[in-house]
Amino acid sequence: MTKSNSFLHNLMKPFKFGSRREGGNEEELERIAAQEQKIFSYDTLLAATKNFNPHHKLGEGGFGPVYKGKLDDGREIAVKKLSQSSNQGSKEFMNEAKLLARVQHRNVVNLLGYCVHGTEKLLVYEYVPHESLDKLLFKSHKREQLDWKRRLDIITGVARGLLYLHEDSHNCIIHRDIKASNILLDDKWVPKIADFGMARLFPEDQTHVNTRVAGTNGYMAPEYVMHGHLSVKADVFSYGVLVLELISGQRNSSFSLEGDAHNLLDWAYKLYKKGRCLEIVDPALAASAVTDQIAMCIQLGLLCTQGDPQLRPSMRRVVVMLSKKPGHMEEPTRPGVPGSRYRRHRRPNNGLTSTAGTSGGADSDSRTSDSSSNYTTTATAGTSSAAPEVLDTRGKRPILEG
Ligand SMILES: Nc1ncnc2c1ncn2[C@@H]1O[C@H](COP(=O)(O)OP(=O)(O)OP(=O)(O)O)[C@@H](O)[C@H]1O
Repeated sequence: MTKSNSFLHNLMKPFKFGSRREGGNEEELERIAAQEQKIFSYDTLLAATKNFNPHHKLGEGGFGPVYKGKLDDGREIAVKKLSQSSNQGSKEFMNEAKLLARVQHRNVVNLLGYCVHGTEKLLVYEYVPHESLDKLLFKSHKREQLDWKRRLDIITGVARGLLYLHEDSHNCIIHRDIKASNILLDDKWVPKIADFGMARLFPEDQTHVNTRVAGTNGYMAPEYVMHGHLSVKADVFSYGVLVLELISGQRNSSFSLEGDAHNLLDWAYKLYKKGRCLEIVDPALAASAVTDQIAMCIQLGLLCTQGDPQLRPSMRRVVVMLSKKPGHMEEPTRPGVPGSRYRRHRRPNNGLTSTAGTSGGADSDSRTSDSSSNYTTTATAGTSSAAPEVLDTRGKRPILEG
């Protein structure tokens, strides 16, 4: 059979009922329909993961364990078994998962489909072979693998993925948890944003927060932590922290004090103001650094982490800035103080009671002006005794189909 004939033959296969039984045809059609809907049967996932064999376990995050699997057609997958703490009904879960499975981008870990089995809910992702970014960037013997070109590619790729989630997917998705451990790298070092849309799948975020690892993650925008104002600009803030971590090789949450700087952002900003921003650069970049690109990215990171969310650029603007040759960019104002949603113990006044550096009017911001103003979400503040304890209403946007 010629190539084109065999192509036609394959194309017609599902419709050639010929000698098959009626029931067989129905099964076939059901299978095709299921594929469309991206539903995986539990049996398929059991077979792919060898009954969720512990040897296949990739790890366990706040939402439950993740297993590596292989489908019959050879595709490698990662199956996330959602912990039972999600009170979401099966129907709603399926609706949400169906929507999220339509999110497809080179820089986002694609959700291939989902499965509901009794009370169990599972998500099926494409398998991303490399480690997560934090395991490379913050390990001294591994970070050498991340030369400047790779880091710049990661900065650019994550920006594109976020832009897609915010503006170009079927409805605006605010990630809310951008951090190095949620960036997976494939075998060609292409960065992929993991764990998007979890807020949609865990409506009772309060429960979820309690099950998650406590500790300051250092990525959360101050207005979100302190006042529960959630907008795309909260992701922009976290992205800015990630950019500065990529350049400095330092984890913001475990930043060792440098002079009078309180955190990585503060340190970068102070040096920037003195015209010495390149002092933050990771020594591991010495051989590969392109200084004008690095200086541009430091300025970009500082623009993204400004205290006032309105002053932070949109991800579209970030992508445009990254696509241009280093040139004119706005001057960043003071960075905000990053916080964490996941702190288990409340601390007495710890200096995080204000959105430091916020240049007037930050609070009047994103609710009214942002594209995501429908997010009335508030998180468990928890970073200060003065912070209001408010309920997370999940920040769901109305779904704009199409
Ligand atoms: N699509 C995937 N391909 C390969 N490995 C994955 C995939 N998704 C998750 N993993 C791995 O599974 C482990 C658990 O991931 P998960 O996203 O559930 O939690 P986490 O990122 O470690 O923590 P958190 O829930 O706080 O974000 C991690 O080691 C992660 O690298």
